[in-house]
Amino acid sequence: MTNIHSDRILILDFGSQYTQLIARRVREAGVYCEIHPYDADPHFIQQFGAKGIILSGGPQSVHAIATPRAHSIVFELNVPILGICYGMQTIAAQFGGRVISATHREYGYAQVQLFGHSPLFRAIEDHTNSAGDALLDVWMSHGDRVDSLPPGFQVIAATAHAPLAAIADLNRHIYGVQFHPEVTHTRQGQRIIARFCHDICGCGDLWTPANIIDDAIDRIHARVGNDQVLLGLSGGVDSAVVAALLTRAIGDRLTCIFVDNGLLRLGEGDQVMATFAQHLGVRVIRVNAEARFLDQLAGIDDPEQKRKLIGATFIDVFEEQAAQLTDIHWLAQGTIYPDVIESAGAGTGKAKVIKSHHNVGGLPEHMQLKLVEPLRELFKDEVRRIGIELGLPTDLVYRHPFPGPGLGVRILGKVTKTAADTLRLADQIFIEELRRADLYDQVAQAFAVFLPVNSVGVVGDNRQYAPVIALRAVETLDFMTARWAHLPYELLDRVCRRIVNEVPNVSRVVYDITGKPPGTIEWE
Ligand SMILES: Nc1ncnc2c1ncn2[C@@H]1O[C@H](COP(=O)(O)OP(=O)(O)OP(=O)(O)O)[C@@H](O)[C@H]1O
Ligand SMILES: O=c1[nH]c(=O)c2[nH+]cn([C@@H]3O[C@H](COP(=O)(O)O)[C@@H](O)[C@H]3O)c2[nH]1
Ligand SMILES: NC(=O)CC[C@H](N)C(=O)O
Ligand SMILES: [Mg+2]
Repeated sequence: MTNIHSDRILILDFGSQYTQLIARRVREAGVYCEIHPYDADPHFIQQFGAKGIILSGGPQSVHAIATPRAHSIVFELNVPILGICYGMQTIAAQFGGRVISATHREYGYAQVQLFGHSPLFRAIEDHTNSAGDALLDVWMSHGDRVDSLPPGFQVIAATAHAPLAAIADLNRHIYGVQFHPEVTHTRQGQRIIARFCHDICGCGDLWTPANIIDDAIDRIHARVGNDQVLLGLSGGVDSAVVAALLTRAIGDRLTCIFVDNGLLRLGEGDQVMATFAQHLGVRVIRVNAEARFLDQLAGIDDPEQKRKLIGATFIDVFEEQAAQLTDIHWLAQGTIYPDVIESAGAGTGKAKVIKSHHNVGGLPEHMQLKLVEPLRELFKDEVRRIGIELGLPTDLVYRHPFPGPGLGVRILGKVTKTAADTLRLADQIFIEELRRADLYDQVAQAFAVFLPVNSVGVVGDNRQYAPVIALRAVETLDFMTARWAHLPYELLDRVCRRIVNEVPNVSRVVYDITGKPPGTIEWE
């Protein structure tokens, strides 16, 4: 069988918020890649066997003292290199060019003019100007710029404020772009990344859903042998896809545990049991652990502490269940690549930890079960594609994600059963109305949040002093950046009226209009 990991790109992370997007673009081009810190061990970099290396952007200035540089091994492997933003600046500095603070910073849209015949941009353009020059619409985010070319390099693109907006050493196959091809605002970005991976690095097109499934099944066999496996099944997309993969790989040696932690949506428990146990025929044990989770959380209001407690309690429940079954040493989870990267569990450690995902950063140290995480290197859209390929129902595959800590991170501050019950009703109304308006599939994620602040209302001539519900709906493909959904006023109006009328003890409804960044999607 083809080894789908053999044509691989190494992405070295200098701390950009967009490094993950570079990886997604490379994967979209059908090429396997991994992200590692820029200062990864040189032996590791050598042994990784990349056919090409991408250096990400980063927040620092190469002309400041003691800022990150690419290890010399990167340039000794004789594989093509693409530096993006900081990555290009460090290439310029390391090869004897000069980087300075620009007088004009460029943030956002810019138009670059292409020069010469570099393989990176060949026949890729958005427009031409009156002189017939090829132009690209790109997205920039920089305060520094390359001011003089290193020996051996030539300029291959320019903007008005950055005359060296892309550079290349065509003999050594080293490229640098000041703009960000990984963001969708750079219209030809995907083609530029694909061009680098296929034409310049010579990678094939092996990373396809069918190949990913075959490879995942082989790896499950190699890892668990003839053992029994316990899977944490949430009813969400990721664990559903893992259930389907494991069923293919190990058949009835799979047992699923669905934990009702008291922080689920209305009717979710029954729905999960109906879908998986009845329709898909997998063995599912339902554990009612509401009291236990709520006891653990009592009085705690710090979001990170809540996440870690929920993660640890999940594992305690899994381990107790495993102990009651015979011969279980493996715990499968639907962990995906963003969970790992955002919790900085990939060990890149360069970007700041924003929140610990319960299934990665939240795992306790004393855990006995060994993990099987077949989706650990996949992005959400890849997981969905293989879910469809495995024959899972479309509405399951396209469900909005629901975080493991569930309502625990949507009830701000202290979690109580009363707040959870209130929130479940409000959330149900919001989702029901979205579906009725045919907008559920237009937004990537929508939910209600419980705010533990009282506001004054007037109901039936009486004063009401009660908590507030916030509604959140976002549009996003990768969940790394998001735009608040511009839902119709009539819909918001209907949802608000229904919530204040039908849900006891809610005084007011507000709509969250914060993008990510600066907001995150969840409130905690
Ligand atoms: N209530 C639960 N019972 C058992 N396992 C759970 C539960 N909630 C989460 N998990 C485990 O944690 C993993 C990560 O949760 P996460 O919410 O990221 O994924 P998901 O629920 O499978 O998919 P989605 O992101 O679409 O909600 C799950 O794949 C599952 O293995
Ligand atoms: O399984 C999960 N465990 C978690 O601890 C967790 N925290 C956030 N999320 C989901 O991740 C996406 C991005 O969320 P944020 O913008 O809030 O970081 C959104 O889809 C969030 O719902 C989680 N999923
Ligand atoms: N996005 C980036 O990589 C920025 C690089 C560098 N910090 C600059 O401002 O130019
Ligand atoms: Mg989930």
